Amino acid sequence: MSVYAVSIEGVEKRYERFQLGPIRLTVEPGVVVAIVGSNGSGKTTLFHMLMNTVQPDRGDIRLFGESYAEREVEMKRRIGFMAESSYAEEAGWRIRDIVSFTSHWYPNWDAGKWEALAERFELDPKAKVNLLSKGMKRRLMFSLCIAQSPELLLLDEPSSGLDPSAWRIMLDEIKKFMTAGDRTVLMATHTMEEVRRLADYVAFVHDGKLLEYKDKDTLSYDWKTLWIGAAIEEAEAVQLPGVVDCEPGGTTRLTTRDVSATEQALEQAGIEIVNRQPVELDEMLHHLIAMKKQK
Ligand SMILES: Nc1ncnc2c1ncn2[C@@H]1O[C@H](COP(=O)(O)OP(=O)(O)OP(=O)(O)O)[C@@H](O)[C@H]1O
Repeated sequence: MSVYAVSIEGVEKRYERFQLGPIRLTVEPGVVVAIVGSNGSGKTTLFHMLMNTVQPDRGDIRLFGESYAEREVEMKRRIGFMAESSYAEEAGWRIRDIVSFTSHWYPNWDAGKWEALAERFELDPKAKVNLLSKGMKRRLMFSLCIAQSPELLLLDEPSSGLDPSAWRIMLDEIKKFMTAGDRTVLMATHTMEEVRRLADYVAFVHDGKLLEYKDKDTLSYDWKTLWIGAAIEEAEAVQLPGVVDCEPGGTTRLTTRDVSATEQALEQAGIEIVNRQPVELDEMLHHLIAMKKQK
């Protein structure tokens, strides 16, 4: 069996007003995982635990089958981490200084790759980092992560602040990154288009809990909006297997997270389905949060 790129087992972190976990999540190498969740759900905290800059109170984190207690430096050299906020603002540093500093730290540094990316992103090596705009800083951070040639990319809201053209380049570069071998990406994002275009798996998180972790194709198969000819009571509809929401009307609208089970139950009840439509990812998150609140 291949070793997991990321293995999170029973991880918990408590702050005064926030509890993360317990979280269990394993990611095989070679996939893109999108972490989708509301503000303050713990995505950044999770990334910092994956980078060992925040220590969990409980549980075990392994990357490439190894733990930080054993081989911290070697592990970090295999990871490209794009933090939500930039650290590259040391007074007076120019882009070329950061590039030189970073290149010494990463044995697989690809200078040609960085130069090509700098050209695509219009980064001037002579520019002072603390004077760059937010978007230009994000371009720089992303280009550094890619040029490190990591096996695991951890991207915390990578598109935040990017203009549409830089955003396209970033998506293109992530796709290219994934074509070479068993590389893995974990990215937190609020941009559903990114999830649609890049993700193999989606982890929905809210208030420190993992609500759902599934491959994207299964999610889009399982979640459907169904319109049925019969007018049924809302209370009755939400008893149907898989149904998470019901809007009664002339044609009743049902949202299900298990379309096969719902359709079977409707068929047994002799109720005709007049229309089916996919459910958007942000709608899935909305329903999962509502279900959690009802519990
Ligand atoms: N060092 C800390 N001390 C106390 N509370 C903290 C600390 N770091 C984070 N938190 C709290 O943990 C919660 C989760 O924060 P986190 O930044 O991980 O969320 P997020 O999902 O990344 O949010 P966003 O989408 O807004 O970036 C928040 O309530 C935050 O205030």
